[in-house]
Amino acid sequence: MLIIKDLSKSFNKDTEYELNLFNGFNIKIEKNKCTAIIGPNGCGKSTLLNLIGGSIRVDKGQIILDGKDITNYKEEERAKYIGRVYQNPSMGVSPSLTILENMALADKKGEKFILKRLIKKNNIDRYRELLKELNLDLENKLYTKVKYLSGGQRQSLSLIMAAMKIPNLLLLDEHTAALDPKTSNVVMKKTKELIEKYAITTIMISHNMKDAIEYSDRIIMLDKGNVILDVKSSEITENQLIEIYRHKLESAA
Ligand SMILES: Nc1ncnc2c1ncn2[C@@H]1O[C@H](COP(=O)(O)OP(=O)(O)OP(=O)(O)O)[C@@H](O)[C@H]1O
Repeated sequence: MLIIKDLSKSFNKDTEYELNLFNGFNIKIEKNKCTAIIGPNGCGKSTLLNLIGGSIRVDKGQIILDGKDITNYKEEERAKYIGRVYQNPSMGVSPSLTILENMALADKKGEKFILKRLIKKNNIDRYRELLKELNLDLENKLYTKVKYLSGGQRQSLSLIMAAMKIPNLLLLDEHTAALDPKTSNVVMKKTKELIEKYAITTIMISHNMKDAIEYSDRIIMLDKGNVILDVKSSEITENQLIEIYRHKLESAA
C-alpha cells in the first residue's frame, strides 16, 4: 500500500509566481490494484508522480510505501521499489543502447554491476521470452538500438523493463498518450495483462476516461491539488465521468 500523508508542495516559493499545489494532501493507494488519476491540465497529476518517484522532493509530509518511509530516499534508491513508464517514449529507456542492453540494465536496477557481464546466455533467453509476450517481434531485434524502434515498441519495452523486477509500485504517466489509437490499445492491453499477472500496485495517469474506467479499479479526480472525486471504476460509466468532470470543474471555476 502507498500512503501519502499531509503532503505539501509549492513551486517558486516567495516569488510572485509562487504556486501552492499540494497543501496537506492525503491519499491511500491499495495494494495490487490499479488506480487511475484523472483531472484537467495543470491539476498536479505528474507532480504527484514526480513526488512519489522522487524526481522532486516534498516540502512537507510523508510517502510510505509498503510500510517503508521513502520520503527521504533519493530517486535512484526509490527506483528499486518503483517502476515508471513516461509519456515520452524516449524516457525510461537508453535510446543509444540496444534492447538487450536496456533489459540488462533494468534487470539490475538499483544494483552495482558491469553491463557486459550481465549479458549472459540464460539472461538473453529470459529477455527473449519476455519480449515474445509482446507479439511485436522485438525478440528478434535484441541487438537493435532502441532509438530505431517505433513509439509503440519503445513504450512496450519500457513497460516490460519497468515490471522486470516486480516493483512495489508502478507509475504510468500517460504512457500511451503519444501513440496512435491502435498501438495505444495494444499497449494498454499488455499493461493490464502485466499488472494482473504480477498483481502490481499501479497508479496510472490518463486523460482518456474510457481507458481509466476499463483498465483501473479506482478513479481519483484531482483539481488544483485536491481530490474532487474518488470512485470505484466499476461503479461509474464513461458518460457519468465526463458529466461529473464538467460539472465539478464548472462549479469550481
Ligand atoms: N518544476 C516546476 N516549477 C514550477 N512549476 C511547476 C513545476 N512543475 C510543475 N509545475 C506547475 O505545477 C502545476 C501542475 O503541473 P503538473 O505537470 O503536475 O500538472 P498535470 O496535472 O500533470 O498536467 P497535464 O495534464 O497538463 O500533464 C502546473 O501549474 C505546472 O506549471
